[in-house]
Amino acid sequence: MMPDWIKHELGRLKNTATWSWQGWLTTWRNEKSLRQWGVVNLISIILACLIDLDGGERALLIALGLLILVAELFNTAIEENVDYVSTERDPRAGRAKDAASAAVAVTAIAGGLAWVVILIG
Ligand SMILES: Nc1ncnc2c1ncn2[C@@H]1O[C@H](COP(=O)(O)OP(=O)(O)OP(=O)(O)O)[C@@H](O)[C@H]1O
Repeated sequence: MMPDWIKHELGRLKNTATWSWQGWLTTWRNEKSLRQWGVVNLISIILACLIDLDGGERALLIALGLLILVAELFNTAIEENVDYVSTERDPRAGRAKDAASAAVAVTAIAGGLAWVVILIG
């Protein structure tokens, strides 16, 4: 017989997994930029597997690619929140959205730089 606390924790884990999957699916359907970065990731993962790289290089390229998707998810979360709080124009709302957008750009630059350094070096 499974203890109650384990049942409780498993239930929480199942909810968290369900909500995360829901968040991924909704963002994928609504955000073109997430789909575009998804395609870039697919190409990057295929190339990283085909080109002769060592395990560490492959892991770095794949992890940085996935981090762009993470940044894109946070970017969407922030945009949705700003628009939920108010649709009025306010410099703080603009700065929040721009900072979130910059996070995606910086992560993408990190991934691009890693590819350049690994291919050149
Ligand atoms: N509430 C706001 N107040 C001030 N500036 C904003 C606000 N919302 C968005 N901006 C500015 O506009 C940029 C684009 O934001 P966003 O992609 O949400 O588009 P939008 O201007 O809200 O219009 P739409 O949603 O129709 O594309 C932001 O990066 C920010 O600089």
